[in-house]
Amino acid sequence: MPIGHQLDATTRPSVAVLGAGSWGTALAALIARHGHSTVLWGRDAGTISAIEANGENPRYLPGIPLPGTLRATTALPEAMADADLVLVVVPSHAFAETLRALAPWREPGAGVAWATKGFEPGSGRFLHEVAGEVLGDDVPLAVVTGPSFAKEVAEGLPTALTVHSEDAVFCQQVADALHGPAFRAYTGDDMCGAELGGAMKNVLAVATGVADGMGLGLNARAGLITRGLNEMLRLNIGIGGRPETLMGLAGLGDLVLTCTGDLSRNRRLGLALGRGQSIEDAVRAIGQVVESIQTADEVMRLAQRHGIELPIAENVRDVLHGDITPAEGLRRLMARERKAEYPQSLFD
Ligand SMILES: NC(=O)C1=CN([C@@H]2O[C@H](COP(=O)(O)OP(=O)(O)OC[C@H]3O[C@@H](n4cnc5c(N)ncnc54)[C@H](OP(=O)(O)O)[C@@H]3O)[C@@H](O)[C@H]2O)C=CC1
Ligand SMILES: O=C(CO)COP(=O)(O)O
Repeated sequence: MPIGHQLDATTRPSVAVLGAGSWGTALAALIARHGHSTVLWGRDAGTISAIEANGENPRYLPGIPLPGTLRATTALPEAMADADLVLVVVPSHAFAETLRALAPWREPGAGVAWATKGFEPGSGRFLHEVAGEVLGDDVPLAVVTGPSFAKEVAEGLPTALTVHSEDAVFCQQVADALHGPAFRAYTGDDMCGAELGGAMKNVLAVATGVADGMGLGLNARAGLITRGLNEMLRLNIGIGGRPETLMGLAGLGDLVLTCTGDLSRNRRLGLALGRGQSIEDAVRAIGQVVESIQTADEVMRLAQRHGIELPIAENVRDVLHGDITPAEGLRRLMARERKAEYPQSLFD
């Protein structure tokens, strides 16, 4: 039963969640707990059979019980059959290929949302641009983003995030599927700003992680978060996003969470680099996706295209490439010219 635009408010859409990592599993569990018929698709047969047999994702969310109503499969056509709403939760490097794979199986009228954070690697395109091209203009699209560690959502801890779409009806349908006793889902219509915030906070989390790993103190951390927010706001204005989006859950909210919470893989990468570990060892130890590694390049390309200076993001990119050490990054940031905090208002 496709959602279309006539869905009865009492009807719960069937949901296919594509991507059985930590975030896809947590969101599928959340939606299943809300009474939606929910199927989780993943490519790894071992993980999927463990979810089916034991109600647990032992690789990505060990020890957290999943609802018995959640079904899991490695067969994409099976996951997509009868899905009114599709939620893509694969890493950004797999986003386009997953959309191409799902397209032939999408029920007519079913909208596609994603909780992936980042840009298309290589092209630097926003994910809504990729989705529009692969799926066509008629498919309702939405982005789900905000401060939300998968483990806490899977454990049922209170969380708030935001859904942005140009299609107000679909936006509300996605928010309704997520909204529940321990989960607030807000809505908005600024896909550019929402995607930029979710992508860029990962880069800035590396910066605060590096500073904390080097033992630079709490003042440095607060300074980086605040000037990092400023970088997000300036780039967002450059691309035509709205400032309030970045002052909300998609920007400031996620920035604070990821820059301060040790559950963040991007922050943990920064911590390791600040302590002198190699990027290869750090990524191996984390063992999950660390989006900042690709996103730092794409953020800097975007900034250069729009002629916007992003000193913190630039230093993160250079540290991730091994072009400078964290100590050199610190020296470069501290040696920047003295200037007004706000040479011009961001909100005019
Ligand atoms: N974890 C979190 O708290 C949050 C994550 N996000 C975002 O969600 C997205 C997914 O991250 P997350 O779930 O955390 O990542 P994880 O590292 O936990 O899991 C990644 C998942 O993606 C799968 N995968 C990798 N490549 C492909 C591919 N080519 N085709 C299909 N599946 C693939 C992996 O499969 P396999 O195991 O077989 O490799 C695995 O199931 C990221 O963009 C992340 O930034 C957003 C908010 C919160
Ligand atoms: O996006 C996240 C929280 O909102 C997860 O952050 P990490 O990818 O850094 O773990």
